[in-house]
Amino acid sequence: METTGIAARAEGLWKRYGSGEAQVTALAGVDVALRSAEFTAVMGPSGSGKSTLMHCLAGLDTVSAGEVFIGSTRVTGLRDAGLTALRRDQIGFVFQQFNLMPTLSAQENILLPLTIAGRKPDMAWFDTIVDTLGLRDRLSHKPTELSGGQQQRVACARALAGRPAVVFADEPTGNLDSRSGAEVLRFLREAVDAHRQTIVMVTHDAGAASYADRVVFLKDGQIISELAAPTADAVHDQLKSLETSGDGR
Ligand SMILES: Nc1ncnc2c1ncn2[C@@H]1O[C@H](COP(=O)(O)OP(=O)(O)OP(=O)(O)O)[C@@H](O)[C@H]1O
Repeated sequence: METTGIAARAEGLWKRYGSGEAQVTALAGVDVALRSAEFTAVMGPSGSGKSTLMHCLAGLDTVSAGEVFIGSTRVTGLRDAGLTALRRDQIGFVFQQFNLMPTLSAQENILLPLTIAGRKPDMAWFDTIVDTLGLRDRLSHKPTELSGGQQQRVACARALAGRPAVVFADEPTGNLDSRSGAEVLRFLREAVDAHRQTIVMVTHDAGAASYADRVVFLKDGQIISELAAPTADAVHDQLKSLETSGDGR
């Protein structure tokens, strides 16, 4: 496979949970390559394997078979210390529930991963992110003093502060009203367009997916289609056809 310009990839990825009669196949042979400086959305019905795929790509979960690479690093060959370093240095996360530290200010939350890693923050980049996200006058606030939208913008800033190879966002707009959600999505889009970040986002929302360059659709643990330059209507139609089609196997 041509790997230049690929930020993350999975080859023949299988993930099974449990054993015997209780075994669940969450991923059934996924091949996917996520290009650098692209915004990819992952969609599919509930239980289709979206979160599992993201967790395996990010080195948060072990795989049953197959390989995962972040850049040229073979994630599936790493032991605990290597995985910790990979997650710390090369990956950013944005979660549905924000997951900010309640006792820390917005600025401290944004810089926390770098502080923990003992890395010196690039303050010019920090300023760029903070200004793009409109957080300048909120930096000394604690999470409880911020709206949900502001908290998620802090979480986005935290994910990007170390300029990771890939940012994984799991339903980042799931807890936000549509206006705050749109602000977060516009920022993710800008991080890709203006700063060449690579973003992978799991979402159920066709409107959110339309901000991406590409949408991959999962069903029953397999990628069954994809859309480039998606519109919300095209994503919606594709989802409808996934839900009404048989399981295809
Ligand atoms: N830790 C686990 N133990 C056992 N089964 C699991 C575990 N995590 C996920 N699964 C199963 O794997 C399958 C895929 O789950 P996954 O959470 O990846 O789906 P999803 O597409 O993200 O779903 P949703 O949209 O509902 O969040 C499901 O059948 C789920 O029940």
